[in-house]
Amino acid sequence: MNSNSQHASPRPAPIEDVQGRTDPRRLAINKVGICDIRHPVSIAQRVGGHQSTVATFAMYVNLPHEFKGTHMSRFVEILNAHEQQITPDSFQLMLEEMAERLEANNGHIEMYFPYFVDKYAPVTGEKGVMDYEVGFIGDRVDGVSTLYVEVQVPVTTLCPCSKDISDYGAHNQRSLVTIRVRADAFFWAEELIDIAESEGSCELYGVLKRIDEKAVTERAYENPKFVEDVVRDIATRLNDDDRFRSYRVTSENFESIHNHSAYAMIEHDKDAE
Ligand SMILES: Nc1nc2c(ncn2[C@@H]2O[C@H](COP(=O)(O)OP(=O)(O)OP(=O)(O)O)[C@@H](O)[C@H]2O)c(=O)[nH]1
Repeated sequence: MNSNSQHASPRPAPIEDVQGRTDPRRLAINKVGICDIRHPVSIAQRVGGHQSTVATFAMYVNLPHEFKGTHMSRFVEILNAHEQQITPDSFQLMLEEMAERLEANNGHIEMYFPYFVDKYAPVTGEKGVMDYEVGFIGDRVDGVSTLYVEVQVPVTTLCPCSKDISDYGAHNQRSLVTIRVRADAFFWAEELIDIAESEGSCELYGVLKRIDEKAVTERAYENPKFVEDVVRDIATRLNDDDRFRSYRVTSENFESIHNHSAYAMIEHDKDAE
């Protein structure tokens, strides 16, 4: 007779499912879940291969009024169950699984991660690296999932007014352009980064030698842009590409002559036209 059967430990008392209790307040919750959870991910690159990085996730579902709490461990279980290679398809699957596992009608997942792209200085071709913040955002409402991709791209802007009214020079600054799109066909996040960088006064680089610095200084001066110009020129590019069905473009110029920023935003949904 084996030793186990002689000293069988007492079965633990069942633990109450507190989250499963009913709640009397008749208040439904729009979003409940987990946020600020970091997880390793692997992202396909336009240049080929995959890039390993770390994403910060937020995962929410709605909670009907009758339930006391959601089952938070299930969010983490879903995240852990997925291979680290996150694609739009696997992201959509995570969204569907979350609604199913949490028995919710609506769900929202967002993941933001630093994404690194090799960049070559404009004259010397010196190789540098630029980091961008990229986001995958998913909404699921009554069984329909909508996915968005967002890029946050720093650029240089040089003020057209300052240039035109001054005998020499023009105030210029770093700006942060944010583009969020919904698309109905495949695209690379790098394409959105390219659009943002080409519609500032000049793009940024990781490494610049003096001859490169001369080139970017003169390029910005020759290409002045208000904050309004940046969002209008990017919106024009997105309007011309049928893959992008809706977008929101913002630019925040960290003005070098004020202790405040200039800001502009354009949003448009082609399918609501
Ligand atoms: N709903 C809710 N859960 C919380 C809160 N604070 C902690 N928790 C979580 O409650 C979790 C455990 O609840 P469940 O996820 O339902 O765990 P479980 O019941 O053993 O798992 P299931 O059988 O899948 O429901 C822990 O992982 C805690 O993180 C809170 O404020 N609200």
